[in-house]
Amino acid sequence: MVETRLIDGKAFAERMRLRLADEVAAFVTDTGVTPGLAVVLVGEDPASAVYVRNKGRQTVEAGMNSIEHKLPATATQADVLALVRQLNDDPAVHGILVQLPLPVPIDAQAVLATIDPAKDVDGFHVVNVGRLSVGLDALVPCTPLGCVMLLKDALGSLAGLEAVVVGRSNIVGKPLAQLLLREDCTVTIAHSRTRDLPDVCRRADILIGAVGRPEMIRGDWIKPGATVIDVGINRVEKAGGGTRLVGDVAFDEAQGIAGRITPVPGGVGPMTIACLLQNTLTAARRQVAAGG
Ligand SMILES: NC(=O)C1=CN([C@@H]2O[C@H](COP(=O)(O)OP(=O)(O)OC[C@H]3O[C@@H](n4cnc5c(N)ncnc54)[C@H](OP(=O)(O)O)[C@@H]3O)[C@@H](O)[C@H]2O)C=CC1
Ligand SMILES: Nc1nc(=O)c2c([nH]1)NC[C@@H]1CN(c3ccc(C(=O)N[C@@H](CCC(=O)O)C(=O)O)cc3)C=[N+]21
Repeated sequence: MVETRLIDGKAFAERMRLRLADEVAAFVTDTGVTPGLAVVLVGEDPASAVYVRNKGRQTVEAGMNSIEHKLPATATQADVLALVRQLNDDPAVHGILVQLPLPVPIDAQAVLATIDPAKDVDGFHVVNVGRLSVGLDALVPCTPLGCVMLLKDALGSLAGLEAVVVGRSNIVGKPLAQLLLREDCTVTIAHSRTRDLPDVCRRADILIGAVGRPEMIRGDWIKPGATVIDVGINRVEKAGGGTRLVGDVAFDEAQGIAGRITPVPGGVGPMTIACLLQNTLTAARRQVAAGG
């Protein structure tokens, strides 16, 4: 039996936001500019609703301006592109985040391609994706960045460790694999067509669930002592009625096997928002330095 320790993402993110608030205050004093983050929400997506609510409050608490644009689910692609262009041209807006997923008729890649890369605090524009992949300074996607911060805090150097990322989305799995590679991990990306997924997971010193399937990763898929990062946020029915959030990892089964594990909620989710605020300050600094 291994003693499983909790990785407290909520507490880590709180410390990060306090430090950021000091940095924002100093930036405002130095430059007279208050960083502004614009969020565009099209239609209603439950995961996005939670995120937008938490984010707006924490942006203001960190001393930055939060600008929310809500468009109805019936908004056209032209409506969304026009709004993004307006935000690109607005000097009070330093960061732009378009909540994903977008309603089906809207081409998300076309929307992301329209965001000014300098304001792309999600790091989803191909310019930032490319810069990350070749090792240049980039705005890095928030959830992967948060995961790597937690890992480095828990483990120190990640060099030489076997990392298995389950999930290959553009917003989590792929950029996380890039960041782990940059930390000198040996990286495997698994997905829905991976053969013998439990066996692949058992190789991992660092196992990451980024799938969106409640508790899919079972206790006996985890190598004893491994560090487990659970990105999944899944709302499931509670026995006595109502709903609760669970991750992609069977948390109870992981106890006594994993060396360390992030809980859901209170793990990666709060780190995503803290990293978004950090990216907004970084973007504002660069825009002011560039005379924008
Ligand atoms: N904590 C946070 O801050 C955030 C949490 N999330 C959560 O993370 C989860 C993943 O999100 P996201 O990356 O956007 O999801 P996507 O649906 O875009 O991607 C899911 C990935 O999981 C893979 N997958 C699906 N089923 C299986 C399976 N049975 N076995 C192996 N792999 C499988 C898919 O494979 P394939 O490509 O082959 O289809 C795909 O690559 C969700 O629960 C989401 O809510 C997301 C963003 C931020
Ligand atoms: N352009 C874009 N960028 C994103 O980063 C993005 C997105 N779209 N669409 C939706 C997903 C989902 N996501 C979450 C982030 C934080 C929490 C979060 O704060 N979770 C807390 C609280 C959860 C709760 O209490 O309900 C926790 O896990 O502890 C949740 C979900 C970002 N996403």
